[in-house]
Amino acid sequence: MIRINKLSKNFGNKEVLKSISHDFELGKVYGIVGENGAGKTTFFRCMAGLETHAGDITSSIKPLKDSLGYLQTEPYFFPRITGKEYLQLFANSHDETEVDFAKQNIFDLPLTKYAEDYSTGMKKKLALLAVLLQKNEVIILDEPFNGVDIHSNLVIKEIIDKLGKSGKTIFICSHIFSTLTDVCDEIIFMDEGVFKKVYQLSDYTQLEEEMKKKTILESVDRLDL
Ligand SMILES: Nc1ncnc2c1ncn2[C@@H]1O[C@H](COP(=O)(O)OP(=O)(O)OP(=O)(O)O)[C@@H](O)[C@H]1O
Repeated sequence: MIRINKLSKNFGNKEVLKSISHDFELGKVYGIVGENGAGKTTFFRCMAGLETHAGDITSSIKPLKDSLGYLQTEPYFFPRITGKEYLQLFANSHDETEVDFAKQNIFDLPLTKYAEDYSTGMKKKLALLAVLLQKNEVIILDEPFNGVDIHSNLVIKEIIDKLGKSGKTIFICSHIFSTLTDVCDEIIFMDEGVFKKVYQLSDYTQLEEEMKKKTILESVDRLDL
């Protein structure tokens, strides 16, 4: 179990997370949707131990942050580090020293090139492979499909599915709705720093309708087309 209890986060006087409380069962795939600025990344960063916050995040996995892999929306790469060195760094940090790079490189990335010179999608795929190498129990994927090609999109979906089936706990945020409904056991709709509503598998059609109405129809109607 990962228990979120009255989690709040302010940046200056802006309240970004507003006393969120929620229990997450381990071994499930969770999706988080919400408009830009809703607080999804801030929530993930708090879980990953990268932000100070009020309230508690507790878990039966102790310490949670040592068993948690985090794919950031825009991964950072040290200058002049090759793809291979980047993967090795991540592997070393979790004592996974024997890496079979040829086997691991399922996206055929140019691992001898500097990671900073990769395209957006290639960077995302390299960062994802690095997180997977660590074999964490909990994995946060912040927009894993952002910028990647259609083929890799399908591969990533398959990876998430497999991780979920193997008992890992996954959190995904994506603006591509179908990628979430295909792989998630539960989807949380986040709005202005709160968990507005939790949708189970059987409610996904309803969620899609509600999202369409809120985020598409009402705004497009304002354009008087
Ligand atoms: N380091 C920071 N300093 C100040 N404000 C911040 C910081 N990080 C995030 N914010 C603000 O917090 C709010 C939530 O941002 P966050 O990135 O968590 O939203 P999000 O739901 O992930 O958005 P998106 O879908 O665009 O990625 C936004 O108003 C953002 O401007």
